[in-house]
Amino acid sequence: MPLEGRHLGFRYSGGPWVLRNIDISVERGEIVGLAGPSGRGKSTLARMLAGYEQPHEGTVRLDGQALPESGYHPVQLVFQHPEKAVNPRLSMRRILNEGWEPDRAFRTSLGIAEEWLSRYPNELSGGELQRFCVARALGPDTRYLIADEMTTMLDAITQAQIWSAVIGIARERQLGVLVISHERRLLDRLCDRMIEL
Ligand SMILES: Nc1ncnc2c1ncn2[C@@H]1O[C@H](COP(=O)(O)OP(=O)(O)OP(=O)(O)O)[C@@H](O)[C@H]1O
Repeated sequence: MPLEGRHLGFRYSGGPWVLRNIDISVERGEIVGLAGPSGRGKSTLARMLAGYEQPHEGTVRLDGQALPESGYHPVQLVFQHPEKAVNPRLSMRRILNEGWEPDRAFRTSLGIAEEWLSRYPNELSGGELQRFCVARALGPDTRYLIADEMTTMLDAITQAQIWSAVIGIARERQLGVLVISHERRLLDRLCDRMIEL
């Protein structure tokens, strides 16, 4: 059963409609690209699908049910700015273990060095920090990953390393992945199909 948005509409605090009558569906095990011009509403759609925003029209369903309001969220969103997604006062070990406890092999697969665990977010580069955010999002109860410009600020080698690990995990666990990017080549390389917004 898919992650599905039907007839979605959204506006920011009384402003114009940002999205209207949007239908989108991602199946388990599918890697789907979402492209569209800047400002079209891709991030807004991503936040609705992950339960961060409530649609003003339409519904989001996971396996035919409303998204859960508490507990571990089966739809995880990783966005472009890892520094905005972590508590600066927590060590990286605590941040990593917020939702689940990835073992050493899992950490290594995402290129997380053991000595980074005792550091704080401001003691890591953006790319190093993003590896933690990706690992944190891939707990055993994750069913869908929404990657909103997840590797945009990273160099090509780091980007390839992270995506290779994520796609491997997604294929193994039959996760659905929605990849939002302005980089056509990345989308063409990763995705089973494309949606244009
Ligand atoms: N918090 C907000 N308050 C008001 N308007 C917003 C807010 N966030 C986004 N918008 C507006 O909503 C529209 C869609 O923004 P969104 O970030 O979803 O687009 P996007 O397709 O992801 O853009 P980009 O490709 O540039 O990241 C834009 O016109 C933006 O200005």
